[in-house]
Amino acid sequence: MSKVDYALMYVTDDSIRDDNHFFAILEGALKGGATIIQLREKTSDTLAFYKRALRCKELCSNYEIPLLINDRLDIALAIDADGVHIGQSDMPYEVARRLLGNSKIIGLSVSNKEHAEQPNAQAADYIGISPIFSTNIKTTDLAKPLGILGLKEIRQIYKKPIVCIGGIHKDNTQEIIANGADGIAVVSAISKADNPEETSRELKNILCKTGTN
Ligand SMILES: Cc1ncc(COP(=O)(O)OP(=O)(O)O)c(N)n1
Ligand SMILES: Cc1ncsc1CCOP(=O)(O)O
Ligand SMILES: [Mg+2]
Repeated sequence: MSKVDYALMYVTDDSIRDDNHFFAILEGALKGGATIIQLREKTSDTLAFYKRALRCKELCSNYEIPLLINDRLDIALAIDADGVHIGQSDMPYEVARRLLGNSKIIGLSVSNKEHAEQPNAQAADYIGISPIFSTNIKTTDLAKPLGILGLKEIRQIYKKPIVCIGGIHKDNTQEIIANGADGIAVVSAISKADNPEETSRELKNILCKTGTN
């Protein structure tokens, strides 16, 4: 795969069960300039997840934007996604790599400096600092927010791309990038926006001005 642009990751909102609404937001995010998409389904059954994944893949392919699958290696393999995002309690990194091969993207969540120093984080394609700020979207298994100081500390020891997630919106994006992140991952900033396409474009403009592209 050619160089991946992690600047603006839209992580889909699994609370949106209506497919028309779900895919309208996804298309808005893509039109506005999302550079990578992560399909995150925490409550749907396997068939529903698989069907959404197939439609996401088609839509993302139309915009030539990579699609990652959250947690589920089987879904990623089934639809030949571009990669997965896994957390500290998900499938071990080395197993995910063995199953997916070297050409796929694997992102790993880190919640402290020790996580970022571990061999699996060093081997991953990128890390997701999780969470950078507090969020209302993910309420289980969520570590204490690392904040800008935590980001700066991890930036000093981690050389590959860093994506931050949690409580990110237009007013704190610039600060995150200025302090060493390569990209932001957002759920509600886009999914709950009155105009997801416009918001995605505004976030992208901030990212471009601050220098991720
Ligand atoms: C880019 C990015 N970073 C972190 C996460 C969180 O992953 P995880 O800790 O596995 O939690 P869930 O998203 O699976 O609830 C993420 N999804 N994306
Ligand atoms: C999936 C996830 N992982 C850490 S925070 C989070 C949710 C981020 O949602 P929002 O961008 O709305 O704060
Ligand atoms: Mg996970």
